[in-house]
Amino acid sequence: MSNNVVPLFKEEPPTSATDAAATTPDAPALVIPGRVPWWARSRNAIAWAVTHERTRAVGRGAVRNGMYVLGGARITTRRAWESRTPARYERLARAAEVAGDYEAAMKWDEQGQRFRAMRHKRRMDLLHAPEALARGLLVGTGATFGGLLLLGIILAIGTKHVADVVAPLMLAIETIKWIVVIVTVVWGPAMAVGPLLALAGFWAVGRKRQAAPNWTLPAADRSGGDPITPSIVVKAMHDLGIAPMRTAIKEMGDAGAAMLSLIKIAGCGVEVDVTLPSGVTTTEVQNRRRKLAENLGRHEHEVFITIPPAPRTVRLWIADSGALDEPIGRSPLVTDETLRADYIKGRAPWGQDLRGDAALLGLFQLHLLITGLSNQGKTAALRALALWLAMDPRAEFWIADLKGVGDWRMFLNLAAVLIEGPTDEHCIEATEMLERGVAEMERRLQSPEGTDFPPLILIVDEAQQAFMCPVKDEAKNPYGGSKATSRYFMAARKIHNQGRAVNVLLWQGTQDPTDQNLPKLVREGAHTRASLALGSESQSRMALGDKAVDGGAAPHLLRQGLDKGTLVVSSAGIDIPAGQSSITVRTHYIDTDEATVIADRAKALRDGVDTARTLDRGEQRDPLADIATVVGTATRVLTQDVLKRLNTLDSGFYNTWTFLNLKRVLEGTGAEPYKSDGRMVIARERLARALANRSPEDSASGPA
Ligand SMILES: Nc1ncnc2c1ncn2[C@@H]1O[C@H](COP(=O)(O)OP(=O)(O)OP(=O)(O)O)[C@@H](O)[C@H]1O
Repeated sequence: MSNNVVPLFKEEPPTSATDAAATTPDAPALVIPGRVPWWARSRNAIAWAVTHERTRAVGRGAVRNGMYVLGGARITTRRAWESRTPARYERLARAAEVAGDYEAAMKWDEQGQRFRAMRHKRRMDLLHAPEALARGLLVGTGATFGGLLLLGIILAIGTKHVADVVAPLMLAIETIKWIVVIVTVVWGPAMAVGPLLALAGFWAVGRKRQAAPNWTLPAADRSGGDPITPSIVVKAMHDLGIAPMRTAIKEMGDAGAAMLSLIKIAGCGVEVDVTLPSGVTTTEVQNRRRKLAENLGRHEHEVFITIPPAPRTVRLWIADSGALDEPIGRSPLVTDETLRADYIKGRAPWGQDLRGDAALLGLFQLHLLITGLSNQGKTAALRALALWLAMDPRAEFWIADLKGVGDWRMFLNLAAVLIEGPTDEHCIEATEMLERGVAEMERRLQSPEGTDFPPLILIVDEAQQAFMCPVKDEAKNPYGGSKATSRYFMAARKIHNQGRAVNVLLWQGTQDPTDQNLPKLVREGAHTRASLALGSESQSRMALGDKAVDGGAAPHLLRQGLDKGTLVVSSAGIDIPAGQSSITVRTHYIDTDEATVIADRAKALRDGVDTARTLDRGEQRDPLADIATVVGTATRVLTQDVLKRLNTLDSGFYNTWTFLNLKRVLEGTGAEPYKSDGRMVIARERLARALANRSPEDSASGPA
């Protein structure tokens, strides 16, 4: 309340300091010192002073600098000790032995033996040293005295003064006298300053080797952005919590670095191979990725562990702190308007690998599968590849976008087919699109040898929709599912099995894989499998296969939402470093506007494509009449042959027909298939009767 307001009621004084604090915003000012006991105030003051950040920083600094001196003294003493004993060679031999490098162990052992032999010789020489020293002293003194006397005689002859004979001798004596005086003067201060200089030396050594506990370091140095040095890697491995590793590294001491290859700069991080001591498996290290990352002062996603060809070795790629969160450059498709593609020899500029090298994906005769959780960049990654290939005018696209919000709309007048939408009807169309792909594939397979086939790319984005489609056709065959009668599944399998050789290729994008929405046979039919962030290791296994995941591929460790556009790619089409089962690619993001501009460039390379927005099912067929046509003049025909002839008549319409379709169409007509000589047949005469008897509306029947 302000001072110029007169209160109309009597204000109750606060009953205690706590009440005062609770009722007024400036609580501390109202605490009356006299009311708080002195010991409580002292305790609070001490606690405040002790816990104050400045006090803690000073404390940390004191401990740190003290530890530098102690650590430096320990390091210097050990160095001095090791220079006089074979301890160093023994330690290196032990480290090599633990690392399983017996050749190096023998080499260090031999060097140790040689050191011992030399030291023995030096000691034996030392036994004769006093005699040699006395003799040397006698001879030296005599020679010096004689030399100075001779010099004096020559001087005296030259100056003709007899006194000059002893002049050099006297000069030498005088010099010695001055040296003694200087030493006497300097000795006192030197004795006082010497220990200080030694301490400063120890401190410098300790500081250089960071011989202080991590918690004493200034906050900036503790932030985890430290450069990766051999000792940091060895310590991180030591602290992994794997007992045989800890013991082995303890045995090795400083020589633990012998486990490491050279630490090489690799893109926005470093790469190092670690040869594990015997008794430690690569899987144990892989399973402790988070701990290893934290020991290295990094986040889990900044450390990648793969298995190189060398046995018992893990390859660590450690990102510079925060580097993976920096965006990568723009796609060459966006920046280079003259860029063209070549389906056979070219490779799509997809993004960058972790080393910062361009990640290029060849697409020649490869079926593709991209999976990932929702909204991680699956469509963008798939579309980027299609946009690149669109720069080869020979490529033909049939696209079913089963989300249908316009992500693929720029392919209008570029793709021959563009189905967009999420309904069952769209899934049915996508299935029929694939079946037509199968028909085209079969036509190509039967073409004369040497025929050149342009690439026909069938793209199904959100393919899980097609697998989950519950609708059945008239013959009761399901469109979705993974049975032998499931139409999408069977068409996808047929293309996977035989499409490659005639350039009929299936690219699928699917979300959140399960066995139901991405059947095993279909995921394994794709040559190139790539995955964005996933929810679990079992999903990673579905997306990329067991082999890739066992070899270190871990899309489930990518961060949902943060690692958008980052793919783990296994299998064919991309250069994967020898021995690795996968490669992590950060893709260039091409947004919808940029994609539209690129698609326009691709359209300009073609004569104009008329895109079918829905599948043209052609003329309405009359199956009963068609069956009568293919039976022709024969009295009866085997049902198998009827099916074959129907397929020849219109493969687009009849290629998926089975005996069930025939049975269903003929049911109730009086021309149903029957057994003759133990085999199912259809009779011409009965068909003719059925055709003659049917009502006029039935003759314009729709698809069976
Ligand atoms: N390479 C990339 N780099 C950075 N961000 C990206 C990248 N790719 C995609 N994104 C971001 O992720 C968002 C989703 O992309 P996209 O639609 O391709 O994902 P999706 O996995 O297909 O999603 P949905 O769940 O709809 O299938 C984009 O709007 C964009 O912001």
